[in-house]
Amino acid sequence: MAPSDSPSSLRQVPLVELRDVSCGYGERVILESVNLKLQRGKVLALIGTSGGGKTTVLRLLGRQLQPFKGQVLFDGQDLAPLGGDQLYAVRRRMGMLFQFGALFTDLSVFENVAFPLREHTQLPEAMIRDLVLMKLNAVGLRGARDLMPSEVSGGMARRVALARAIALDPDLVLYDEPFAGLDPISLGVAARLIRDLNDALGLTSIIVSHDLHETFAIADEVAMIANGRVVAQGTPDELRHSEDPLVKQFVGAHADGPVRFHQPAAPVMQDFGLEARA
Ligand SMILES: Nc1ncnc2c1ncn2[C@@H]1O[C@H](COP(=O)(O)OP(=O)(O)OP(=O)(O)O)[C@@H](O)[C@H]1O
Repeated sequence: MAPSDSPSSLRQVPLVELRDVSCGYGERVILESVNLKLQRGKVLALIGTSGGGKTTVLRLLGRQLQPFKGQVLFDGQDLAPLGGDQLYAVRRRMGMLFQFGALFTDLSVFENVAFPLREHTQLPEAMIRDLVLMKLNAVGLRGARDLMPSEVSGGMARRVALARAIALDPDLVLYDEPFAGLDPISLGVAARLIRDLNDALGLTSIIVSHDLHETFAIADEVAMIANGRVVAQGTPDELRHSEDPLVKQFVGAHADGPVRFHQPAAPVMQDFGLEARA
């Protein structure tokens, strides 16, 4: 085995890497020259202004979107040339939890979690049952297996969605606004669960969220995306103490700063027709 192929050096390959990626929709450029690396076992929070391109990063990773330029690598493998079976195999290694969890309303809690196992594997029923109950147990909802989604609370539904996202034992879990609409207690529980599952199951997680308090509490690293670029990346503490005006405005939740509260507009006096009268 060549030295560069040794298992220890292979472990150094980031699970996720964006190399100088530019991308967008149609002609419109959303992300420009973005570089990002995430090592296995870590929890990365993607934060930033609305419409800045956080969800777009998740779409690149799931290869729902191809970059105009640069490379998106998963476990060292460039996603761009993958087709058919190879892409399917890579996607199987990713779990996704999108806003509000979106459970199948006509399937029970059990069947919601069983769904990816039935879709992607040929496992016998007894094994599916054990795997589903293990995942439900991990999120504290083994006892809710027979309930329908309409019978569980928003916080519970999010936990069912989490169990479903990890049903296939993914390497990477992508969370898009996993806390949206949750009360502070459920939000804290969901955040803690994401961290605990990440560590207990050896996952790697990327969370897009506007809930800075909760994400900073569980993330190893935070990347802030604004104006199509990663403007800051570091530990939660590093971002909290950043002197960068944009990071300070965002993390400190100040209305005004480099991101203006007011859209550029004509002077107030002019808009209200007060100039002539003054
Ligand atoms: N399918 C699409 N077609 C065209 N434009 C899109 C599409 N999806 C997103 N956009 C645009 O790309 C930009 C980035 O969107 P994205 O959803 O990645 O932002 P975000 O940072 O996740 O925002 P938010 O925090 O509000 O969810 C936005 O201006 C959005 O309008």
